[in-house]
Amino acid sequence: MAPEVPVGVFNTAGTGNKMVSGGGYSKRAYVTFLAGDGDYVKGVVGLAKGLRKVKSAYPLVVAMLPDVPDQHRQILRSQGCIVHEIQPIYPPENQIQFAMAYYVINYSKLRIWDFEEYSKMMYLDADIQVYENIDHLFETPNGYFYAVMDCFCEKTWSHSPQYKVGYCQQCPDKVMWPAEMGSPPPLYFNAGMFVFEPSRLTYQNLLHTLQNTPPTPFAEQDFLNMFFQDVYKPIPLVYNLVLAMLWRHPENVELDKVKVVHYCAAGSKPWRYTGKEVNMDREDIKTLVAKWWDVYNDESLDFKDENPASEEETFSRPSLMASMPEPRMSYIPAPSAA
Ligand SMILES: O=c1ccn([C@@H]2O[C@H](COP(=O)(O)OP(=O)(O)O)[C@@H](O)[C@H]2O)c(=O)[nH]1
Ligand SMILES: OC[C@H]1O[C@H](O[C@@H]2[C@@H](O)[C@H](O)[C@@H](O)[C@H](O)[C@@H]2O)[C@H](O)[C@@H](O)[C@H]1O
Ligand SMILES: [Mn+2]
Repeated sequence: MAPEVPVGVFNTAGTGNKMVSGGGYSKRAYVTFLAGDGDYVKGVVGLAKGLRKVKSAYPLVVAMLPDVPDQHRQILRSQGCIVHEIQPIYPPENQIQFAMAYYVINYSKLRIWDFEEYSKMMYLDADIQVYENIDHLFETPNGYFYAVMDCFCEKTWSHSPQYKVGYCQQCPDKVMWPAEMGSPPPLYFNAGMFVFEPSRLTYQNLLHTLQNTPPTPFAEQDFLNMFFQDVYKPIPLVYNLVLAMLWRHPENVELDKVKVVHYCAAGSKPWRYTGKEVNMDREDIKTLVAKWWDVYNDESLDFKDENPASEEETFSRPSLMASMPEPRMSYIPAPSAA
């Protein structure tokens, strides 16, 4: 079992960018990833406003692919986001069937390890919302990769040996890992939220290793779990509630203690929620989706620029948001597998 994170870390308030020896500041930031011209931009706006609501001391950087339209960039800048252009990263040519076709573009997340102007960052998917201040996670000891353990019980895992034998790391004693299959799989994290240290050397190792690693169904999530296996430290589920935990492992969830919600279950993306998919008619899901919209629609949480841009550069938000085309399903066409 990976060594636990010192409990003290979870009880301290965020202290802002820290003075380091030599008088410099070690810069910290949250970072998310945005691809395509679809509606994930609403997720990023919601995340920016959520971090403001919990009074985070750190900015939100958006690692953005070239296919994000200018209008979306303007919206995110007007919400105080720091836009960081990145180029796509594709895995080696493959025949793999990703769990979701669009996962292939998620390898581009790996560019964030090249953001060396930051000493420590916290990655958050755009379908994540932060409901309580988690700045204290930046105080975790360096040299490790912090993330919340995932669950193997959803159909998206049906390709895996864990799913086939009914094993899940969330309840390792319920269905024991069969002895004849060797030791149980190493602890596995959900890659929608993690605390890491950008490093050019790690970045180069990641890209080099990626080109020699056959892709697997959970794309960059599988790859990151393999790459950081020896330094991965599980952190409590309150920091990334993968929604499926509500119906797969309710005994592990104390919803009123959850700080971060990850809207990753099928049909749970708040900005396209219909309530029609399996489990989406649950009262707790309806409450969490409404909670996301409360933050997204709260104009008091809009970014107020202390140094207001000159009149002609200032966009009135309603006109920008109102002019956004109706959201379309935003999938990045996967490169031909052939
Ligand atoms: O069309 C897309 C699909 C994904 N993403 C980004 O990639 C992340 C991972 O995808 P997603 O959250 O849908 O995966 P899940 O956690 O639901 O498996 C998203 O949160 C976004 O930050 C994006 O920007 N545009
Ligand atoms: O590209 C692979 C993605 O894999 C992960 O999502 C999965 C995973 O959590 C499964 O366990 C769930 O069953 C599934 O619903 C969910 O979509 C990350 O959230 C996402 O950021 C990204 O890395
Ligand atoms: Mn996600």
